[in-house]
Amino acid sequence: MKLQIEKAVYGGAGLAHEAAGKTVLVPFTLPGELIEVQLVEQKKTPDEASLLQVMTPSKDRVKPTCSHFGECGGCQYQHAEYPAQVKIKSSILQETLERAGLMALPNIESHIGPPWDYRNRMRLRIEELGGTPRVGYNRRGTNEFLAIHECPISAPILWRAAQSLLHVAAQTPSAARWLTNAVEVEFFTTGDEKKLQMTLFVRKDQPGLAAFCEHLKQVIPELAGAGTSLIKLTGPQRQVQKPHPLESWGTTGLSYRTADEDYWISRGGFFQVNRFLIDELVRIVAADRNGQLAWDLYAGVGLFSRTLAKKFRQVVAVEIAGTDLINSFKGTGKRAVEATTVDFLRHAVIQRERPQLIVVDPPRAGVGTEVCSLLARIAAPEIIYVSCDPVTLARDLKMLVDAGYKLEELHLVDLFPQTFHLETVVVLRK
Ligand SMILES: C[S@@+](CC[C@H](N)C(=O)[O-])C[C@H]1O[C@@H](n2cnc3c(N)ncnc32)[C@H](O)[C@@H]1O
Repeated sequence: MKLQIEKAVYGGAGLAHEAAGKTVLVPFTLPGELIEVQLVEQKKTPDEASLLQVMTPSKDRVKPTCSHFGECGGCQYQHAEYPAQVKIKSSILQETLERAGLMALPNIESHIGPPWDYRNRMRLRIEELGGTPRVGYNRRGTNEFLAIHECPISAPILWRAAQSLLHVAAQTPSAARWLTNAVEVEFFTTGDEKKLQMTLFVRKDQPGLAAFCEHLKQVIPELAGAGTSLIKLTGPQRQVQKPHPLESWGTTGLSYRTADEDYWISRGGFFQVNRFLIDELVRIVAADRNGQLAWDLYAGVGLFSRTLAKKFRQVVAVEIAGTDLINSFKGTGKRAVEATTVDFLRHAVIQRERPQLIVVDPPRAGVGTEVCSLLARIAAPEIIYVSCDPVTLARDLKMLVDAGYKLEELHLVDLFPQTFHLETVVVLRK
């Protein structure tokens, strides 16, 4: 079947209509392209088709950099030159917000960094193929293992660490036992690639992590700390049950220098993944603001709180997993609260607290109805919403706009080049 791609949609595919008018989604295509496809999935709505041939390519089409592109589940846009990827994300953001009923939007300002080598974190599966341990990702759209030999969106040290792991296991039987027992491995590096943390997710407890890590450190001297975590994968979807930390070697986290501050991130803790754009994100959210009181909700290790604390008399940082935050965000004018945002806000409404600025940076699910209605009651003059999901963002913004907020600024911060993921910063004012 021949189709013409009309637009790109969230998730990475191109959208077209077949002759009878039905909508079809085709991955790895670009707006305007004339293509030939084969329908693969008619049970889903809309139908999905696989690309057979591009008859008229877009001027934005380029040869993908990574040899695994198309097979690997990680990237969706390597076939588009980088400026076109940003344009696509911008139009998807605009359309998603308008579809939620948000009109007269401010212009979307895009912020970009280097589109390769940017990830500071890499999580790989470990499987034996033909008796040899390999590392890899999920094959696109499946839970099948795809062995890889490169990942050009990740900081080079991360792939070097993965290779070192395989190399050490190939050299010594005791090290090989570690990989037989391991299901996944995660590496996390500082922005300058000088320090590295490793977590091995294992099927069962196994002694001797220290000896294994000393061995590994000879090959990858940046390794500063490591730990094992017991993991259980259940069902055909490989659902991960909550990992249970076991042994530890070296440091328990990394000190990460960014935005003129040093942040301590414990092994496995959240930190923004794009090492080139963290400073810019902090600048957009926090750097140009000042006043008496600001709240940083969903604060992580206090990425925005620290910069806000230089300009506001008091900053309250709220985080559900708050150990690192509580340990580091203290002193005059700084208060760290380990709580859910909703609990914190319920209490604040009773206390009639009203900051000048509220920053929210929730996980993909967004803040949701109750948090929006509590924010509306508190009625801070300025809210900054940092989002990694345009659909939940649009839903939440609609509630805030209906409560009297105006969308003043829209920033697309492209933290995830080559992928469909979309980071947005929205400034709302009363
Ligand atoms: C997208 S991260 C943002 C972290 C931080 N603002 C940063 O940029 O580094 C979301 C954070 O919200 C925390 N979190 C998740 N659910 C929460 C909740 N209900 N209440 C408060 N924090 C929550 C997570 O632990 C995570 O640290």
